[in-house]
Amino acid sequence: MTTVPVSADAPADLPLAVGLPVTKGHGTQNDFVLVDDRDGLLDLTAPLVRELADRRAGLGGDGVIRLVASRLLPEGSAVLAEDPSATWFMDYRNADGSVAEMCGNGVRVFAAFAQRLGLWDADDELVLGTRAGVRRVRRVPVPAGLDDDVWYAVDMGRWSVPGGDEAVQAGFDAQVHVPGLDDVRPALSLDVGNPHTVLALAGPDELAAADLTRAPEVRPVPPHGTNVELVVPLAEDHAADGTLVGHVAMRVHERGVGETRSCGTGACAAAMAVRTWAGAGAPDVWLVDVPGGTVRVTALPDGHVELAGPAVLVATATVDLTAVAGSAGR
Ligand SMILES: N[C@@H](CCC[C@H](N)C(=O)O)C(=O)O
Repeated sequence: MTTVPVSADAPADLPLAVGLPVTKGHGTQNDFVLVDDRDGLLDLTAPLVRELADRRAGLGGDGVIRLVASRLLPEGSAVLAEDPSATWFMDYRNADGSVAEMCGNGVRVFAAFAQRLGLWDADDELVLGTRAGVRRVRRVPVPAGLDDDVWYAVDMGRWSVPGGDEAVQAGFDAQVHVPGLDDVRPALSLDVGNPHTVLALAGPDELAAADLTRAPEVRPVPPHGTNVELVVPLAEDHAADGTLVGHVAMRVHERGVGETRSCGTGACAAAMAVRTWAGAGAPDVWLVDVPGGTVRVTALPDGHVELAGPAVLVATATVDLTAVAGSAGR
């Protein structure tokens, strides 16, 4: 990571500004500020994250992603023990400055960033570290009918229902009140490396009526907070090769952010919840429509879940750290 003076040619009576080179990217409009800190020199404090992510006083994003060598982080040692080829680590922070274990859309955007930096040859698999463990990314064809330029598929690891068989049998283990909707609704908790609570709504009108400017109230209160996904099952279809493909629409309220236009781990949780509710014979492959686009979720035979979707890098910039300092939340 290098910081550069951004006003070297400014008049001498102006204070020297220090610039942080960043890249802005998104995956189905879940957007991030990305920082190349491969040598681990940046002190990415919670206030700095909030300043970078601030949409008015900063650059703006749902989160900040720092690319750093795994060997330089305590969390990186566990990852390197799991797979020594996980050279690079995705240090993910929510817009409020909190640390999150995992970000599914972020992993794809991280891959595009690593490729741009010359750290990954997209003909190979990218093996990277995250706080939820090692993740593997490969480039895959863009599905017919979508106009994205590139898609990546990520093995998101093992998904689980922390409530176990009892929760799976009942179909729920939590109650959620969503502002804008009348009743308290049953919901299912899932872990996809980070925590999720998924509830099904009656249809598109209810999905539109939900007020996600405020956090849904989840009971029992999840000890580490939760992301909340509202889903509406849509009609199943068959892919060209005959595979049965499930389909859901989803909105999400993210822990540490608020409503976002997409959440990759949330899409995995939503698809696996609906698949659980549907029982035997349910599809393994799901399309998840979010406000920012469409991603594909596949239940893999080994209990892992795969997330596929686009990643776009939209800008490179230099953030003036002296200008954003103390600005977030003003
Ligand atoms: N948008 C991400 C999830 C980011 C972390 C989440 N807000 C949390 O705190 O768990 C995704 O695409 O998965």
